[in-house]
Amino acid sequence: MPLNICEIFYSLQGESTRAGLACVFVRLSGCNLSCSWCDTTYAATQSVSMTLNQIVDQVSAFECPMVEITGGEPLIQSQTPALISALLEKGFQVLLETNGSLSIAPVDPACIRIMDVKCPLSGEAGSFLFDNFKHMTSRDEIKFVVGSRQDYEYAASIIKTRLVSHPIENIHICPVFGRIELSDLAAWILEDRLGARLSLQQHKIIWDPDLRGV
Ligand SMILES: C[S@@+](CC[C@H](N)C(=O)[O-])C[C@H]1O[C@@H](n2cnc3c(N)ncnc32)[C@H](O)[C@@H]1O
Ligand SMILES: Nc1nc2[nH]cc(C(=O)O)c2c(=O)[nH]1
Ligand code: SF4
Ligand SMILES: [Mg+2]
Repeated sequence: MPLNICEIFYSLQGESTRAGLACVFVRLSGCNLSCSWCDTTYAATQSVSMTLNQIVDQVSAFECPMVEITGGEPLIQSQTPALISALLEKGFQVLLETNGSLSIAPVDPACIRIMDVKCPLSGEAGSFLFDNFKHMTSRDEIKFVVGSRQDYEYAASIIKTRLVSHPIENIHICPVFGRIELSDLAAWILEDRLGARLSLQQHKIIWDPDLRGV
């Protein structure tokens, strides 16, 4: 079964703990959510059909050890876990960016699963499947994309209540790009001793913020 692919490109990883490292991105088409500030709305419409082997070959051609599966929402396509397993089998370090609204259980835990818990300003708060916390390993990562004080308080309350009993080492507080004063966000994290890191989208600082990287 083929997959619907929006784009495959090579750039510096702009997000998560691997930010700054070279990475190949496989952006899958289509999404089940509609975040108000989404920077990748073109993934809803831009699509070519590719077989698993074609994708693996195209990724391999970049000669880069790290690959991220993103979208759109990768987990709406049933073949995504098979693509991840095929890339792991080839020896790639594989990252998955998901909105966490669908189960991560079918995804090999050798893949680093980065789950984004949507906050109120996105218009999609409540979409996160909290059952996914049960499947997380300590290598997986959680992010909250925050555009207001209300978003921050929403994130902080989930971190202090639902995340305390889970072995997650990397929790990211990410500003909605250009929407919130970074020094405010930094001060709130410090004040609350939140144990989360402030994560900026590096590619939007390095390159044109309307693009996805190089
Ligand atoms: C384009 S999404 C694709 C993966 C998945 N659909 C998700 O939302 O996690 C990748 C990441 O970019 C983040 N993102 C999208 N638009 C953004 C913006 N304007 N500012 C900051 N982060 C943004 C999303 O929240 C998500 O964490
Ligand atoms: N450079 C770069 N790094 C990224 N990390 C996560 C991205 C995404 O859109 O999921 C992304 C992206 O679009 N570009
Ligand atoms: S879930 Fe991800 S791709 Fe879908 S609309 Fe939200 S940010 Fe964009
Ligand atoms: Mg992006």
